[in-house]
Amino acid sequence: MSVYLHCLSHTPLIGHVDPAPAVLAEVDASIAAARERIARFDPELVILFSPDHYNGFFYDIMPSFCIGMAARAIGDFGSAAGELPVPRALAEDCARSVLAQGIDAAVSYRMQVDHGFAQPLEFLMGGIDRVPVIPVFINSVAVPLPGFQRARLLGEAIGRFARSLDKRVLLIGSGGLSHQPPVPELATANEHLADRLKGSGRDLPVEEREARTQRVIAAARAFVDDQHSLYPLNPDWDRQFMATLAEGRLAELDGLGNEELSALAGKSANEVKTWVAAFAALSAYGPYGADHGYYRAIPEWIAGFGSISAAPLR
Ligand SMILES: O=C(O)/C=C/c1cccc(O)c1O
Ligand SMILES: [Fe+2]
Repeated sequence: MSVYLHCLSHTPLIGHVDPAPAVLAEVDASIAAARERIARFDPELVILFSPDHYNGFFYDIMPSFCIGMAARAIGDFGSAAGELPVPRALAEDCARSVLAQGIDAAVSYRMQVDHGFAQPLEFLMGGIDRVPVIPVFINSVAVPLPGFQRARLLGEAIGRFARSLDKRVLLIGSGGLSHQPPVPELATANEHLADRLKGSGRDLPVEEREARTQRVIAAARAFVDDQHSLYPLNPDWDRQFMATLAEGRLAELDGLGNEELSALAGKSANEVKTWVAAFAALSAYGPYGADHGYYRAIPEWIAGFGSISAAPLR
């Protein structure tokens, strides 16, 4: 039984709108070092917590949490496409265990995932198909959202399940930190977009997919020129959040409401619940220590961009 954790911001803008070479080199070095540490750990199973951005989960039925029994990545923004190697029987055991522990996660036998899941697998594992992975969706975009406490309890339940396995388990949290890219919202959507958000966007026509991609790229370019063109990043909050997790003070976040978080750090900062769930899962193994923290606000990627590893204290 052993466990390792890595949490990493994701952004589909990498390779589309990049920061200065020195910043890129810094991020590359941090990710390469994390990848080496993970390779040394040699995980037998990945449990990956990620949000979705209206590519696989829609308002026809929007769960707060969903565990994938099988999953396929769509390859948005040039991220990897294809089947994820989900160990079905183990994923079923995981879902049974989580429900038995009082957390009502949905299950999907045909989960569709986007860059939120694919990017950390590519960056940290070298591809989406390298190691068996149980994908765990946390709704971080489509209001109403689950709160911090529920994300923590989900993580703890999954951690207790993982601890019961005789396997080296890598926990990954994908998303955040402060940011608010132009993700559509049902409240302000016109009829066509509302229909897409309710499920007809599952397989977007090529030209609509391209228009969506270009809209986000254009927003990133505008954000570099004027950091009030989108909701501002909040490096102070991001650093505080990373310290809160690193110091094992997860429950302190329980009292922070979703709208309060959005006001502090932008609506998509709700993606940080994937980090909370991953750290909570790690906490089920006992006290932990965090290390190799990296942070930089990167407007080119519309991201407070963070990366951190953690492992149980010996
Ligand atoms: O899917 C999209 O349209 C945009 C996603 C996005 C943009 C910027 C930062 C992120 O973390 C994203 O997920
Ligand atoms: Fe995201």
